[in-house]
Amino acid sequence: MQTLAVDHPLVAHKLTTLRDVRTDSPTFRRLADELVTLLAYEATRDVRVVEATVATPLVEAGGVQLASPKPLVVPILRAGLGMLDGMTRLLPTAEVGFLGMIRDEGTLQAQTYATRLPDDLSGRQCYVLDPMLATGGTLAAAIKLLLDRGADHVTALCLLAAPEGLKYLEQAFADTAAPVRVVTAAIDSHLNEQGFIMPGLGDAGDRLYGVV
Ligand SMILES: O=P(O)(O)OC[C@H]1O[C@H](OP(=O)(O)OP(=O)(O)O)[C@H](O)[C@@H]1O
Ligand SMILES: O=c1cc[nH]c(=O)[nH]1
Ligand SMILES: [Mg+2]
Repeated sequence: MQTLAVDHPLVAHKLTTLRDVRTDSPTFRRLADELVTLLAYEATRDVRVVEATVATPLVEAGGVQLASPKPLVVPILRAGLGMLDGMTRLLPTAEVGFLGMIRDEGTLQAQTYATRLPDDLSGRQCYVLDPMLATGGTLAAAIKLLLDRGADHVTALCLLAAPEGLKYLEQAFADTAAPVRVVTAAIDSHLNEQGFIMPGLGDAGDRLYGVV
């Protein structure tokens, strides 16, 4: 598995305000949206394209266009929905599928409560959106589901990742033929006893959707 922590002063600046407990929900949503667009630029660096030609007003020009089948973007409800607009701003022609998953805050086990994805993902590049990679249980289950349906390339975009979660994913996908990548705005210090990312930003879903 490949991990990329995007090293950019604008990412660091926006992330600092996102972490701030005084940042209200509307500002949190806007910053999350802006951060995802910056991460998406890096995350889509290997999106497949094919050669194409267009007629300019003067002459024919060579270029590229997105290859077929088109990429699939999968936000993990609820918090991942806050990343969807930022991602589709860069990939407006992508198909969007949905996964609803919730982590039991006692056992820290992830449960899937909604799945709306194409059955056959053969040859598809998939981009999973979830702001928080904590124990890694949620993302591992989501990535496994996509690989089981035939996805041949999965990139997860996260705002924050914990070292424990990255290690868990590395072990879970050590032997998969399909490349698995994580692109994050930062790798934090550790998980606390409740499984929260430290220093983190708190509960991303609650902060996005005003439950505070
Ligand atoms: O890496 P893990 O330990 O599995 O934890 C991370 C998950 O927890 C949060 O979602 P939550 O279950 O709170 O659901 P929500 O999106 O509805 O807030 C977060 O958005 C991830 O999906
Ligand atoms: O720190 C964390 C861990 C899981 N989910 C969150 O929203 N925040
Ligand atoms: Mg939550």
